[in-house]
Amino acid sequence: MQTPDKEGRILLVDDEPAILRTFRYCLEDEGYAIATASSGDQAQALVQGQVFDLCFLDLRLGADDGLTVLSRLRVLAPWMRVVIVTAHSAIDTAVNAMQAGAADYLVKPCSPEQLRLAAARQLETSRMAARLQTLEQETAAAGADLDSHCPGMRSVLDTARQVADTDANILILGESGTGKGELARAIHGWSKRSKHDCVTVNCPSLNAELMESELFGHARGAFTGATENTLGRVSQADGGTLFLDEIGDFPLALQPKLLRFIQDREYERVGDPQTRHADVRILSATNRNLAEMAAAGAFREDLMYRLNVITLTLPPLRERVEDIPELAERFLARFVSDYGRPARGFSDAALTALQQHSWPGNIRELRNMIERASIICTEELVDLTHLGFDAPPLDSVPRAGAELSLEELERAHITAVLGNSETLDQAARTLGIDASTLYRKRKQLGL
Ligand SMILES: Nc1ncnc2c1ncn2[C@@H]1O[C@H](COP(=O)(O)OP(=O)(O)OP(=O)(O)O)[C@@H](O)[C@H]1O
Repeated sequence: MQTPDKEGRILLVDDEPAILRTFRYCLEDEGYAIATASSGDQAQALVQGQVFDLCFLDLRLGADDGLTVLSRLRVLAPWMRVVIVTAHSAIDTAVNAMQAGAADYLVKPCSPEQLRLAAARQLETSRMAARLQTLEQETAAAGADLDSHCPGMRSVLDTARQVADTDANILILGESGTGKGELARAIHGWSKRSKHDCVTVNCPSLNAELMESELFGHARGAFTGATENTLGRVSQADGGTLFLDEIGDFPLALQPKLLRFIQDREYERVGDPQTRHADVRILSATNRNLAEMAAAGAFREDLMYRLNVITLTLPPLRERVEDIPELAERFLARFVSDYGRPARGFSDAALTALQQHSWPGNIRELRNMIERASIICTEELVDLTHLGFDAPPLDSVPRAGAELSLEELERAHITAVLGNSETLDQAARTLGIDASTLYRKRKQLGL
């Protein structure tokens, strides 16, 4: 199968060579990559070896029962949309096929225009579904404008723009909450890969086994609970960018497989020996010191050198004091509009306090603080009280039973436990929650 432009990979399954030929010519003219099969077994073999976005399946396939072929294909490639091709006299079967997971049906004989339209419609739907996941991640961070008045930040942005269009792997460093994720998405947006997806994988949220399946996909039956084949994030990012967030927490046991993928762009799904290929640019980010981790044997050195072909280090917010007023104003405008609240700006005292704060949680902390302030402020100007600056010092030890909200108590307790723990796993154990819940809470609370 040729892949002229990756806009759509289509499988045609029919036992009539003349139909296969006509369909192929018509769809190839549109620029799609086409493969053909004249039996259920052939179709199954092709689907096991390659990723298709769409299949036109004739239900009358000689000896093969079309509905059985359909259900086998659905298990092998649940992401692939299937359009049934049927004779007028067999519409009932087409309806059964729709119930069994087919996306649509075409009645034979059909015109080239009907075929083109059906293909375009299905591929558009499948592109929309793939983008939805990416957009969900982006919505949470919508509106980020990376421009800066701080020379250090501007030089990072200049370098990022220069290297965005190369395929060089980039490691983004910086304290938690400095905007590493935002920068990664911006680099993808500035690159020639931007019409494909930027797929994010949060490394600390999964153990080695689950991460392997999440990244590389798995075959049905590969482990208990693997009821159907999955593509994996690497395949989803084909043509685009894979962003490995918090790479310092990537499971050590799985690092050789990631290294091989980065070197050769080749991998196998869990439980499936077939070697696959994906054209993916790798961006990664961490607030940990990978060199120290490598020296201590907690991170593979060879992997580190593959990831950090270019390193970009984001300055902490306390070194970007000149950016604080604009960031704060932007967050305020966004949240008062979201929540329908009256605040329109900051008092002078509030602005000064914002610029003097040390921001251990960086932009995430600023964002959370302004969100809270925008909700509780019933006046036109946000003042010190709304920001919590004249409340008891943040570092005084809050007690159970004190005048504190549950969230404040939770924040204080998690902060203290994190401070007393050697590792995130140890902190999660002390708190009695799993590591992925702790990971989410840290983000949510801006820790
Ligand atoms: N320039 C910006 N403008 C607006 N919002 C921003 C900007 N930079 C970062 N943010 C917001 O700050 C928060 C933290 O950003 P992000 O998740 O990119 O940081 P991070 O450095 O990747 O954090 P972590 O290390 O914890 O993963 C997000 O809500 C993000 O939308």
